Amino acid sequence: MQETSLYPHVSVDCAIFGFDGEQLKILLITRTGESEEGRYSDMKLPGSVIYESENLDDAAYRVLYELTGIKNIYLQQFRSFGSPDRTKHPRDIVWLENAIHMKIGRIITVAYVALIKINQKLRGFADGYEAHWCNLSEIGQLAFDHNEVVEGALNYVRKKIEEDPTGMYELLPKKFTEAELRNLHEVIFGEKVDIRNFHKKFISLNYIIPLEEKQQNVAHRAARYYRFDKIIYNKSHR
Ligand SMILES: O=P(O)(O)OC[C@H]1O[C@@H](O)[C@H](O)[C@@H]1O
Repeated sequence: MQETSLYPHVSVDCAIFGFDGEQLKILLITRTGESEEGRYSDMKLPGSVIYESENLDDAAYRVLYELTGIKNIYLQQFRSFGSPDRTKHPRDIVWLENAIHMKIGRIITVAYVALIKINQKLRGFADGYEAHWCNLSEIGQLAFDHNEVVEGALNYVRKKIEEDPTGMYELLPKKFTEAELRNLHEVIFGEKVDIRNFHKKFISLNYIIPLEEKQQNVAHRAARYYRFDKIIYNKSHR
């Protein structure tokens, strides 16, 4: 049975990161609406208010699926955002009144994060929204407090990866080059990596397995592909 009764004081938002070999990407949806300044189109994280009888995790998976078509991923709840100001921008006030059909003061949002491969098809089916992978370095002003949510999610990801680097391989394709892993490091931590030191470390990792295959049709010298072996990683990190 389709649940229709909204619980308008709590929402969920999903910060989904991807990587295209060069840039760290964030999954955003466009929203279009009317404000006092006229028609606008801007971007927000996939998120919305929860239903009355829904628990938070179910709401996060449902909303992500409805808005982007993405399912079968693991969403980690990482923080709540509850500033009374987060829903006070005039555009957001009008947006909420139209979307939820009632006057709403504050909405507390519970934020989730995931690292996924970028090759998943985006096929949301909620009317009026379109999902896009956007370069994290180029996102402008997002709706609500979503710039703050994205920053919080990235800080969370950095800490997690420092403790356990396996998250990086969630973002990479199954076979990847050393340069792709190095680029990923740089874009996640926002700093240049020393190529020689990185290489020394890279070839010493027993869970990075060289493949027989190399890149094809590239202008530069074709680089070898590698894969991440989770079983070997887990054995040596028990
Ligand atoms: O009106 P919609 O966009 O469905 O819901 C808005 C709420 O859902 C979240 O994305 C926002 O952070 C806000 O709290």
